[in-house]
Amino acid sequence: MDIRYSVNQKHFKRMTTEEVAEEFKITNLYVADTIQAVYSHVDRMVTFGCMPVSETVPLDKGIECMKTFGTDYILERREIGIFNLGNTGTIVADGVSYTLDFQDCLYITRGTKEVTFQSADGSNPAKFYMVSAPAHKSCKTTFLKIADAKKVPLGDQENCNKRVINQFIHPDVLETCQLSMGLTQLEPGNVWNTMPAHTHERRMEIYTYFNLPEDQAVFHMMGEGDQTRHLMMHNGDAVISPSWSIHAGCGTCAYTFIWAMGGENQTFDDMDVIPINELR
Ligand SMILES: O=C[C@H](O)[C@@H](O)CC(=O)C(=O)O
Ligand SMILES: [Zn+2]
Repeated sequence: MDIRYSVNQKHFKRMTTEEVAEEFKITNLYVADTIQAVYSHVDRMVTFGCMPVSETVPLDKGIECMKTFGTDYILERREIGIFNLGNTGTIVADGVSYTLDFQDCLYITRGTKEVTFQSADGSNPAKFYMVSAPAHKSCKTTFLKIADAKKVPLGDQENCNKRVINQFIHPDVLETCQLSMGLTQLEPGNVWNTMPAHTHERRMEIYTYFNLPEDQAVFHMMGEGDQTRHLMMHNGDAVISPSWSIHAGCGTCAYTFIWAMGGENQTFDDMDVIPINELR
């Protein structure tokens, strides 16, 4: 398991590009018939990727569950949110089968023993992107299409940030323990997300960028508002944002990203917005 012990904002000021990437960036999540996983000690959030090609892949494939989580199965004390960022695939959760098309979402409750992934067509595989958080009780496993998400349109063309925040795993849509997740779609010709930038001291956040052509990139801004740095993100990369860090991006073209949050509360608007003229 790739384990990330969290550096703090004081260390962050002196880190090189490579060190920032090693600490916060997550790459190569989709390797045929494997489970890729990164365990972050920031709020104990775990990011997983699975691209089933010729096998039915279980969530715990290659993971020493007792050693990593101290439990008999991964979701014994955890909940998980899953988005399909590839072609059609199936998830079976304790015997119940869910077919996910591109950008569909499945929330799976704590207490689910067996979770497996399969592609409808191995030559055009599904790509399951997942974030898991510790959970204290069971909620309802729920399948969500983009039409079920709460829509929050934001930004405008003049500021190159016209976009729609689709809140899938959010208290207004379904109950979870601490996880919230959604998908933000930029309109063509728009490149900025989350500007003015914000932090939320009470939650951490993980982004993954996709719908990004191979020859394009997103400059992902992080750090305290008066100590910003950037990481270069390519299609399918993810990035961990501790509570002290801004998380905003500017693409060389439009893109989509999935955000996931965990921590003290689920109050989406509990943000400390940093005025653009105060960024350094
Ligand atoms: O705390 C909220 C998260 O940073 C994202 O939902 C922000 C976002 O999708 C956007 O502004 O485009
Ligand atoms: Zn945020």
